[in-house]
Amino acid sequence: MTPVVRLDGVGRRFGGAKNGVAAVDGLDLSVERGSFTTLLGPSGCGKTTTLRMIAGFIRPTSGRILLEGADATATPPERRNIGMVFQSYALFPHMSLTDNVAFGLRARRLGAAEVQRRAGEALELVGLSHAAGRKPGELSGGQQQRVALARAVAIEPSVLLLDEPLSNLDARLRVQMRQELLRVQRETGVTAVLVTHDQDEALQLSDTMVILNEGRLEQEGDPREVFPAPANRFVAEFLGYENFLDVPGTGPVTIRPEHVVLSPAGDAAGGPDGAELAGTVTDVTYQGSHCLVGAAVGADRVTSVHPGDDFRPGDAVRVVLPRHRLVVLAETAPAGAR
Ligand SMILES: Nc1ncnc2c1ncn2[C@@H]1O[C@H](COP(=O)(O)OP(=O)(O)OP(=O)(O)O)[C@@H](O)[C@H]1O
Repeated sequence: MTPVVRLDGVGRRFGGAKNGVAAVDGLDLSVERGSFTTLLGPSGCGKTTTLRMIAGFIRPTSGRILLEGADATATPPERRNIGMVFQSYALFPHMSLTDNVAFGLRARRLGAAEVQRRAGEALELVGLSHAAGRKPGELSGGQQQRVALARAVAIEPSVLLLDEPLSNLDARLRVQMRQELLRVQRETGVTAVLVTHDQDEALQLSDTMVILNEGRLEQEGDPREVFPAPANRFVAEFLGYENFLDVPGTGPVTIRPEHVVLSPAGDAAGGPDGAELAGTVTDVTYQGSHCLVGAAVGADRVTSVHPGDDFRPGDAVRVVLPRHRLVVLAETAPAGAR
């Protein structure tokens, strides 16, 4: 099937060819019809620039953008059939909710009855039919963002672009709105691309998560495949891994604290098959149901979720990293060397 959006070696430099920066650098990406894709990465990695290039607000300085299989690199935003939701809601304050949602429909020269019907359906989809005559200023932030979402899906866009739409909301509401966003996307079947720096949001929402670093793609895939097998240290750290060790014969690895097995140094060998290392306990944090035990292993440090409270700083320990839990990492080349 033709992807709804395809980026083909897309790059964007700001500030001239010599001294400028590459905000996005040779990005290849396909967004499948009906999927939820998230662009994830730290501040400055090029997420927003990528989204704005898909929308047509920014022109790439290299590569091509295809929408529905056709080259749209030079197509202006208003001819791309794209729905957008911004962090700042961007609603018209003087218009009713219905008129806000109807705005894009009227711009498409639909008949009055069709405009009313589709605006009504869109408000119903986000649970705001009862407030259709109100103005945005009378609504909470979460409700305003629902209106923005209704407005963006009402035009039945080829692709819905969401630029950190939940980051203005408080933590509890943000989690609720994630569910809401996913429900609306599933019910309408709209193809969605969301920008976020929040890994939990990306893990929860994505069919495909795309992790960017300094304008380049580090890893992409189903969260259920990416999370247990980060490709390199950058991705692993970004996803919250904290144990990074060099295992003799294996090289750089990471492993989640709940998979590291500790036992007193003198204990007979046994337990899971894996790399065995000698360590010294450096710190113990009591957490009720378990302890977090930090240990020095050569020049590295490893944290273990340990079921008991039987270790103290200075204890010599046997650290077992079960083979099937080890994630072998590729070295990340320094950005300047790529
Ligand atoms: N209009 C511009 N002029 C100059 N540099 C820019 C411009 N827009 C973006 N950049 C630079 O491009 C890089 C990527 O920016 P971008 O906004 O795409 O990142 P981001 O991942 O969305 O970050 P954030 O999460 O902070 O919004 C940054 O180094 C940024 O400073």
